[in-house]
Amino acid sequence: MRREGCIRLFETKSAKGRLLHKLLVCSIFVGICSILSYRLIHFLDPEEGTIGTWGCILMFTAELWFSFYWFLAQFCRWDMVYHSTFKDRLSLRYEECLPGVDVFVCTADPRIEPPLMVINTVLSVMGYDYPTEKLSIYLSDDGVSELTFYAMLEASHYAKYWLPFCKKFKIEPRSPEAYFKTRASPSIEIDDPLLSQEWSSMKKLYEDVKDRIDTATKLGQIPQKDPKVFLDWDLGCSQHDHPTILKILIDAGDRKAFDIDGQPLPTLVYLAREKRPQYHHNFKAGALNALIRVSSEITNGTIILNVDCDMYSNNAESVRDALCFFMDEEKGPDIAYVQYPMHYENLSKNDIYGSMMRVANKVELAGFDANGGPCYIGSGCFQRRETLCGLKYSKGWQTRLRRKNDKKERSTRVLEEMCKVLASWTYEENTQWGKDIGLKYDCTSEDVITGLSIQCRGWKSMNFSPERKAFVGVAPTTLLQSLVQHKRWSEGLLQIFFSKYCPLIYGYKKIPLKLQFSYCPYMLWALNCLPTLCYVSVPSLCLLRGISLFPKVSSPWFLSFMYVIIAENGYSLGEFLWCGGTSQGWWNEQRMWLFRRTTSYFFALWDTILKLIGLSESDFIVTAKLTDEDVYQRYQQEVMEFGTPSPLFTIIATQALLNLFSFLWVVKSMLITPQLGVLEPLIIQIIICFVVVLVNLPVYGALFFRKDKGRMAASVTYKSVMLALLICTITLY
Ligand SMILES: O=c1ccn([C@@H]2O[C@H](COP(=O)(O)OP(=O)(O)O[C@H]3O[C@H](CO)[C@@H](O)[C@H](O)[C@H]3O)[C@@H](O)[C@H]2O)c(=O)[nH]1
Ligand SMILES: [Mn+2]
Repeated sequence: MRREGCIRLFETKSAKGRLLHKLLVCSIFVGICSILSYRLIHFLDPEEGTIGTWGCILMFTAELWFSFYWFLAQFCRWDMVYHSTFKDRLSLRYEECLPGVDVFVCTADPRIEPPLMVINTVLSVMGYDYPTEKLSIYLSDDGVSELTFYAMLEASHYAKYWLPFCKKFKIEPRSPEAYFKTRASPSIEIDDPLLSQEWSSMKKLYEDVKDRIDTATKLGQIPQKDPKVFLDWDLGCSQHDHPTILKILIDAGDRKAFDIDGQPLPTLVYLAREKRPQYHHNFKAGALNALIRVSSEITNGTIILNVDCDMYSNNAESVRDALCFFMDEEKGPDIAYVQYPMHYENLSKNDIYGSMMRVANKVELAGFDANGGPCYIGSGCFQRRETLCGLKYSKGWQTRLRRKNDKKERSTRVLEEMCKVLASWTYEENTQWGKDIGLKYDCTSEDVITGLSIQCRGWKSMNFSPERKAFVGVAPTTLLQSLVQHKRWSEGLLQIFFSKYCPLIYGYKKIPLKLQFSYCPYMLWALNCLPTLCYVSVPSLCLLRGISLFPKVSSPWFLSFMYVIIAENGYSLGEFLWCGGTSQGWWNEQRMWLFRRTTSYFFALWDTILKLIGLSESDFIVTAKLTDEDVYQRYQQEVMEFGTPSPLFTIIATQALLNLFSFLWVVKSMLITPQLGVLEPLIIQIIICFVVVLVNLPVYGALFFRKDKGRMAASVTYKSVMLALLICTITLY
């Protein structure tokens, strides 16, 4: 027993080949310093007149910012660590006293988050390879939808068949939709006739469930509904005005809660917290806090897992993996949460909207981990209940993970009534909920700010990326959705930076300096908008007037610019390929960074300023998870979707046209007077302009050539052409 005590439940390895990385980083650093010194020396070069001087000042400011930002971005990739777990040791040592795990799934609107998708997520987590009497699933429905509730009822029946099937044949993934999609026919498993037999009946049962939910959705009404069960809805409730609805669909204490094999089922609870129009409901953070309280009465699991309704569990072992961290004798007591990276199932071949954030997942989270622990990114995160509720770290704190089930005998209905007050809107008044307890309010990036404050209370966190992806979700399928999502993220993050939770102030002396810095590039995403707008407009506009902003080819300074441009992009491409991406995928991501920086971040910055001076309020625009057939087809063919008129697209189109016009202007002047000497000092600008044009190729297609519905809206085309022409004319004359 004593020997066992010292064998670790997980191990940590540092990434290899970091020396090369560090050398490259140092060389780029030298290049950047040399660029900045060039600017300082040539700051007030009289050669180019006032416009040139202003151009140079703008370029210099942008370069200063990019250099600073580049420096910050090195912190989360300087060192990287990866972990592996030993689940067999966990079972050997602790199988009898595993802790209770409460899984929280959130949904907000049945029209954008279809009930069928929600119950697939629910079924996938019900299917965890974990003692069912210790596993409980809670769904928070901010949409108070009768349909979602009806789907949950269906799920609770279907689970009786589905869970034994999953466990008998050890199938993956355990979301029925995803499983039947990947296993289109059972014939692959010729060696197991039993599976083929049960596969068909399972599929049939699932198709029936699907049909019933589909019909109910279409008709907008529940078939054969039991008025007693749906009483709360029939009494009348609207999304923003209704009392708490709490339904324990499966109560593990109940004698009827068994699957067809006679095994107990996990507890399943549906909650729609109370909402009143006069009260701010704090979006997802509010929903999770209500769940924390309600679950503490019902099952009080020591570990909480939070997943979005669009992220199903793809790996039935995730709970056990996470417990290897929490229950490790040596390091376990320090760990507050275990974050899994997010993956997506609906990505196009080369991830046209750069949704996957490959590098963030594989490099930056691992870098955070090496610096003290990853940030909390919302979905796919296992937390200790106590730390989520504000517990401060203290050495020698004894983990209360191992405990026997101490459920009291209570009737389900009594329990429901008792817990309702916990989800009422008055409950939080004059309490620390949303401040020191639970998830933090007043920020649309509730996840990052909550994780940061947990770390600042002294806790560590872990990033774990198992071979088999743990969670798989749905990424936005149109450009606009993706840009709006990034606006929400970057705005929330910038807000944190400008609040008292700024990692550099709030984290001072509480978390390592390198961790404070690791947070910064994310929180400062939005500020990249101005320098980027500068870089995609000033050089090309100056081209029109023949004003040079960069050194000539023959100047030695030219080399520093070229070196930094080539090395930095080469490095970024290498990193992307190393993370398993394609070169086309990298190129797409560069385009998306350009679009995000010039639009999402720009509006995020603007709204943050309005909020800081009190002129605007936070809003959480839920990302749509449904797509029209033809839009989806274009997405899969990697044709960018513009379609709707939006100011975001006007900005994108205008900058694309500006660069195109400037480039054509240069080509024209070259054809008329082919004097290479005149062009020499303009080479870098021409390169920048040309690259921007290349990046924007899909935009020109959408503006002028495409005929499908996803092309640029006429009003946007009109506005952007006029704007670009106007700017060019003003510059020229
Ligand atoms: O009032 C609300 C709004 C949202 N949600 C839920 O929050 C989750 C995330 O919303 P979604 O629109 O899918 O946002 P994403 O941008 O995909 O989510 C990422 O970013 C969010 C913060 O911006 C995090 O909370 C998420 O965990 C993270 O996956 C979904 O399950 C929603 O149902 C609620 O429960 N109530
Ligand atoms: Mn989502």
